[in-house]
Amino acid sequence: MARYELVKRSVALITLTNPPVNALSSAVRHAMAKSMERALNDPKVTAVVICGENGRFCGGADIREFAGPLRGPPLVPLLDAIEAGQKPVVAAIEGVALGGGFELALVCHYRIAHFKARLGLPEVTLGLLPAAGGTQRLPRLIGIPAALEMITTGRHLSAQEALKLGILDQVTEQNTCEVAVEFALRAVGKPLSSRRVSMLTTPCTPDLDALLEAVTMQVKKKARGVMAPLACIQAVRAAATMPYSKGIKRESELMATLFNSGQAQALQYCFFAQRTAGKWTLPNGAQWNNSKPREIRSAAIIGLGTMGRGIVVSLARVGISVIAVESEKKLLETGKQMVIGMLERDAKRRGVSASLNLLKFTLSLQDLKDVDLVIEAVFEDMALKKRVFQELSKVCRPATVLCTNTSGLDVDALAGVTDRPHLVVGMHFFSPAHVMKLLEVVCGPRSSSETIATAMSLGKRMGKVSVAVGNCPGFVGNRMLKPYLDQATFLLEEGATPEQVDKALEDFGFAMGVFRMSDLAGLDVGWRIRKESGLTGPDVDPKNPPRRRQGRRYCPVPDMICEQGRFGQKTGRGWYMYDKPGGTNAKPDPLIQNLLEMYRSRYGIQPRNISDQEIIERCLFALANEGFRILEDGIAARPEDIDVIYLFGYGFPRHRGGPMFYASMVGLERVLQRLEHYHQANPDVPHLEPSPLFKKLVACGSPPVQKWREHIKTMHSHL
Ligand SMILES: CC(C)(COP(=O)(O)OP(=O)(O)OC[C@H]1O[C@@H](n2cnc3c(N)ncnc32)[C@H](O)[C@@H]1OP(=O)(O)O)[C@@H](O)C(=O)NCCC(=O)NCCSC(=O)C[C@@H](O)CCCCCCCCCCCCC(=O)O
Repeated sequence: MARYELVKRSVALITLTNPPVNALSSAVRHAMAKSMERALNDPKVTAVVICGENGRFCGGADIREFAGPLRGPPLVPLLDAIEAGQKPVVAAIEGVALGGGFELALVCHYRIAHFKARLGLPEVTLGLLPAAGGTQRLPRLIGIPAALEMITTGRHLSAQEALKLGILDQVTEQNTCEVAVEFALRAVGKPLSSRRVSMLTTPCTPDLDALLEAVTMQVKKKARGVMAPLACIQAVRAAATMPYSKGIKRESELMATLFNSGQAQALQYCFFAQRTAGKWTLPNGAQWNNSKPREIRSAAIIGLGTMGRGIVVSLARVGISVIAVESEKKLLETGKQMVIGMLERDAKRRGVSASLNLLKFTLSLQDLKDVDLVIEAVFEDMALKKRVFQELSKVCRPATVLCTNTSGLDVDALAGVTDRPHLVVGMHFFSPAHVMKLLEVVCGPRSSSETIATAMSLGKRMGKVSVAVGNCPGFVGNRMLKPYLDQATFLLEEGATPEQVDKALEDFGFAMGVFRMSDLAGLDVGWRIRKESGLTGPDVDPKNPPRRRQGRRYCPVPDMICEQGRFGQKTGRGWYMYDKPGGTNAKPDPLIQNLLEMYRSRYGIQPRNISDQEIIERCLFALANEGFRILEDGIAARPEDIDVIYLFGYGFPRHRGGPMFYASMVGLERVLQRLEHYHQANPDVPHLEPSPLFKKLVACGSPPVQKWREHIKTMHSHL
């Protein structure tokens, strides 16, 4: 867990050995304490260098240990002892120094880093604060404003930035350990008191209160209801106003309030869920670590609408040659100008040059004959998509992987019209595709493991969080959206307003309530899908009761809104009104209020007061219930996958962990009771009927979300 060597006859080299990130587990802390004691007590040793194995200094405390009782030597006294020691200690930082790893570096008397190293205090992203002295030492070293920014955002710094801020003493392109050993030898005999960061006086910040107030407002706005950034601010205030001995106590008190909080549990769950989600498995045993992806050097995108453009940008900025295809010259030219503009802005922001030379624009599918992979992003129309796939079968070489960006159509039906169904897979991007991190990789029953591995690995290369899902209408994300949207519109029928529903969801933590989100996405898309599926429009039998379709409760209000040409932000009117078409400032619209009042009176609905609790329960419990059905159907392999999809694709608040984790935090039994209650009141809403898996989990004593998979195993899997 820590290797001890004597190098250059007098330098103790202590290497943390806890792969993959040398986290400070109990065993590592124990080994470090022993190694430091040995070094400080050995008269031959004049200096110490601390480094990490495999080119990684340290990824911080072992987060997995936070789930159980804390054991082993506590970190703070261990770090204080390193700083107080009488021999110079140098941190040799390669790879990462994060969280407790960065705090370890801060107690060393000198810090040398490799030029590619990254440093930071990401505890806030885990619902915590840096509690091994980080909130007290960093402000003393670099001042309150810079420390506040680092601690409240959790941002990683490059070695160059850390050098400029005064965190590092040297950045090197050579072997960091060797440079650190030489540095340590030169430091022998020099006074150490000014190198002990805890002994420094925090640089004075003019108008400290105003600064802290401004940052508080900023974090409250950015992360509504999230506790950790506010606790971080209080801890940093202590560094400005208290001696280290008192400040460290304040840090520890604040950490104690966060440590066992539901938010910390949710955020730590998200950290692991995100990593678990990439680990896909098929029923035939093929999985992420035994399936080799194809190398993708060139790709083609068909369709230069909003999605297509975003996908082109995502591919080109990671160095993949892209051929973009449109059906008409005018559309091609518009798409081309948009893509170039997007790439140029993106490159400017990242301080690199735009990779325009990788792009080719064409009207001819014939130009795709040699590409490694094609992503179809044409209009959401099955007949059109089938024609494209038939054409691609003829044009592309037999090994080309064919992907569809459909947001819910049958991927296998598309595979079926090609000469290579095993090479067909869904790559469902989220709009705007160059910004949104989520990618659903839709595995058809005939998609080969190599094809799935290729799509997953391409997603990762583009910086996406890729989740493998099964093939069913709407896949995971959009399938779950339906019950969520249905509940929201039923609540309008019963007496709520769009702004009331949105406010309840935004207070819960969503960046945007469901109606504002629908306005942003465009209301016409759902309207067209409802028309195609016979739920509205001329095909509906006039004798059909207006508020029932296909034997279920149906709310026609969204159709009525669309019939008035209100398609959301793009038309300047939707559930809200906007200053102009394309405007983003949503204001409640009295016309919608009137429409709802008239609608209720036409159907004899007595409006009632609806509580925020009911809004949250009906929308989110219905969402989770569909998630259970998705698990039952084998469309998602585990609850973590569903949560990751909702976190990255639908703005579910991260500090709530995702819909499935949230249900488990509320308590499955309680959620079940509430669903049964709402289902009793709405027997014609099947989405409110608790799913069999849900009931089974409650019957098994409501195991934690990480254990649900054990109860799903026996069920039919598409993954
Ligand atoms: C490091 C990374 C940037 C690497 O990224 P990369 O993409 O290369 O790799 P992966 O992310 O896929 O990770 C590989 C693998 O490693 C696992 N892992 C990564 N980091 C950790 C970790 N810190 N702990 C455990 N496991 C980790 C990851 O899960 C992968 O595993 P897999 O099985 O999937 O292969 C990147 O990984 C990264 O960003 N890591 C997290 C970095 C981080 O956030 N660090 C901060 C950790 S928190 C911390 O350090 C706290 C400190 O301030 C110390 C505080 C002292 C504690 C005091 C406790 C006081 C409690 C008081 C309360 C008392 C109340 C009571 O009485 O109850």
